[in-house]
Amino acid sequence: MTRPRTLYEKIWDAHVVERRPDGTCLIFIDRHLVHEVTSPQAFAGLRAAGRKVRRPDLTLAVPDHNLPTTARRDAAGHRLPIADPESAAQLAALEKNAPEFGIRYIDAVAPEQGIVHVVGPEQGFSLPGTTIVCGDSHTACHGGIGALAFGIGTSEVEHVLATQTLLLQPSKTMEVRVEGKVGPGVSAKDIILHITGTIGAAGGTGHVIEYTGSAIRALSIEGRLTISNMAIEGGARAGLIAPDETTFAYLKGRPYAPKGAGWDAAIEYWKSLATDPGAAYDKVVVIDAADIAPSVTWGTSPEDVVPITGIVPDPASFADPSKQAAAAKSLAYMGLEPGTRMQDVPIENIFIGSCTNSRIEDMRAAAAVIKGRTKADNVKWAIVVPGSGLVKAQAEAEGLDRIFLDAGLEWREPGCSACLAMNPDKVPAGERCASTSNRNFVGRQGPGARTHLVSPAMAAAAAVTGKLTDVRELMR
Ligand SMILES: CC(C)[C@H](C(=O)O)[C@@H](O)C(=O)O
Ligand code: SF4
Repeated sequence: MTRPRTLYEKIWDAHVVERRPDGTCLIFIDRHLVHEVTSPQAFAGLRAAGRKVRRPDLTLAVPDHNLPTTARRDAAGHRLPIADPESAAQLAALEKNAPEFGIRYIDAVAPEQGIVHVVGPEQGFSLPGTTIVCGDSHTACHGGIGALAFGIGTSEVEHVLATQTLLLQPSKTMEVRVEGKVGPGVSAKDIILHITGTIGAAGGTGHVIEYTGSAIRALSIEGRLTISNMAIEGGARAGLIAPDETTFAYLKGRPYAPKGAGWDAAIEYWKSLATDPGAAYDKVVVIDAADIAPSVTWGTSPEDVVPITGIVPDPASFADPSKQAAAAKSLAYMGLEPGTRMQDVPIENIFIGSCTNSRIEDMRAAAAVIKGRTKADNVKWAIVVPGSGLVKAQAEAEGLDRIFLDAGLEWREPGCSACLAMNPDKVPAGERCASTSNRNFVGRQGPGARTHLVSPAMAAAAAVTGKLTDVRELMR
């Protein structure tokens, strides 16, 4: 009998082209996603070496990080120029490189344009059991549909473009099992914030995390993508969730998903990928879903998580001296005093978007809280940025844009937006933002900006009250 294997081991084994004596493996890459920020040098390298892209059919390019989220065409339908010269150069490079190397390209004004990690699953380009790479740390996101997906650097982007393979060390495996039922107002984002707070920002280092348990199984694909998206914030190389009926129903009929007999064969294969009974993980963490509250970050690391009912911690309360120092520094940057109730923290900016939380369910969750309410006066800037043009169109068909606009929020074009300060959407220095993104690092949303990571429903709650708020109170 063959040894019981985990989902990770099965995908890995199926992609080994060559195993080296030191354990390093040459791995075949099934899907390569490309965006404008990490690809210009890779294409320049190919050009300098006179190389072609080995498998343009397995490569998909889409601009996202640098695009402004305001209108992209003028009234006459002409494309508007990009003001920032560096952004304009990166975007122009992708627009030129993709067709020159024969790569499929979704341009800035195409209806399918969006954040690369929203577009991949949405198009059925990202599939269970595949290896997926992108020059982007949140590639882990695609693990939500059962793909082994991880971020790579620009030199590796060039390597994959040229060879469709990568030399990799196998990772250790870690199971994060969330059992039980979450309470009202608790979303996938709260689950992953709670997990990150529990295991720490380095808790998954060297591991690929598989998320299991009834609370994970109960999630939609949108929720699973949110969970896997932040595997990297727990230090892991990638996140994985075993594909199941929810996954198959989500993928069926998507443009790049297999069709006809190919679809049936794919399902049969995908079903064989689940971790075998008795397979061992190198590390196991078990979490009770009932312990998870709507959550919020107080500091400048995604591990700095407390329930919304909690308080800003005292740095002295941490056992580890280096964490004490980091917490003190974080609180100085965040302008917070220990002991402050999280629900007393005022908020001036709201960002609902990013590859963590910009899918249709996120838009619905935020709209459900906003509906019939209006933005608080002290909230100066509140933007809702759908993750793709298709999410935008769906939300508009459901009238969600009207709910946001009527409440005084802005409804934008798809892109990374205020998740990171690489485009015009920035949070002013010294101001706070309740943000549905995945990183609260120093300067992440703009120099001096103070980020509190939350779920879409929690960001919506903050938008209408003007402070961090327990969304459950608005659900009564
Ligand atoms: C710009 C890009 C390379 C970067 C990443 O690698 O993740 C960005 O997407 C981020 O989220 O910080
Ligand atoms: S939305 Fe944010 S986290 Fe996601 S790819 Fe863009 S910049 Fe990175």
